[in-house]
Amino acid sequence: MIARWSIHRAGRVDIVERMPAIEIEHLNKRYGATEAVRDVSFAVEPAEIFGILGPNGAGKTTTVECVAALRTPDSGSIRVLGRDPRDRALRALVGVQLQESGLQDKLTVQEALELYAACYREPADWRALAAGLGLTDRLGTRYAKLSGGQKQRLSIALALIGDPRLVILDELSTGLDPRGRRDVWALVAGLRERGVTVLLVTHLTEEAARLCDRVAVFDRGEIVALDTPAALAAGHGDLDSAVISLTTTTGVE
Ligand SMILES: Nc1ncnc2c1ncn2[C@@H]1O[C@H](COP(=O)(O)OP(=O)(O)OP(=O)(O)O)[C@@H](O)[C@H]1O
Repeated sequence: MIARWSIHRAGRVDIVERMPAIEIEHLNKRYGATEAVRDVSFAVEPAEIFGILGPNGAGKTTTVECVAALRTPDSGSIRVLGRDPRDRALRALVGVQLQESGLQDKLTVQEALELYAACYREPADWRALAAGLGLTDRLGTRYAKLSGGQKQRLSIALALIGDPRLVILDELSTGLDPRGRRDVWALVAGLRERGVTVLLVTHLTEEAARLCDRVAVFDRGEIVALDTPAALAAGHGDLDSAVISLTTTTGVE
C-alpha cells in the first residue's frame, strides 16, 4: 500500500497520507422508478485494482459513471483522488474507458491517438500504447473499419493516453480474442506496478480473479459482498459459483 502520494501534474503538489484513491459513501442513483444504485459505499486504495462484478442491470456502470462525473448522484458523496469528481484538475489524472466510445467513423487510429494525446500536457507515448495493444498495423485504419475487438483496444489506449493516476475500465475485455485478453491483462497488471489505481467493471470472473486485489459484487443496485477474489471464492468452489450464489437477478432485464 502506498502511504504517501503526490499528485503533481495538475500544476500543484498535494501530499496525501493514506488517502483512498476513490471513496464512495452512501451513493444513491435512480432513473425514474428504477433504483439503479442503493446506498453503495466502498473505498479503493492507491495502486489497487478494484473489481466490480454482478449481473446485467446491477448498477455497475451507473456507479462508475458517477465516479467519472458522467452522471450526477441523487445523494451520497464521492471523492476521487481526494477531490469532487467534477474537479477539472482530475481530467489530467483520471482515464476513462466506457462501453460506448463516441469516436467519429472517419478518424483513423493514429489520428484518434494523436488527437487525444494533444489534450494532455504530459501524454503517454501513443506509439508504445498502440504497440502494447496490438494496434500498430491498424494505425491508418478508419474507426468505422475496425473490428469490435480493435475498437475495444483503441478505447483502452485512449483511456491510458493521458498517463493517468486512476483508470476506470468498463468491460475491459469485451469482444477481445484470447490473445487480446492476455495483452490487456498484462497491460492492467503493469499499471498497478506503476502505482496506477484501476477501477474495473467486468463480467469475467477469470479476469477478476487474475487481476483484482478486491472485488465488490453488485446485485440490484447494492453491494452484496466485498473481499479478495480468493476469499469470495472460498466456500463456493470458484468465483463464478460465488457470484451466482450471491446474486439474485437473472442475466436478462
Ligand atoms: N439512462 C438510463 N435510463 C433509465 N434507466 C437506466 C439508464 N441507465 C441504466 N438504467 C437502469 O439502471 C439499472 C442499472 O443499470 P447499469 O447500466 O448501471 O447496470 P450494469 O450493472 O452496468 O449492467 P450491465 O452489466 O448490463 O452493463 C438497470 O435497471 C438499467 O435498466
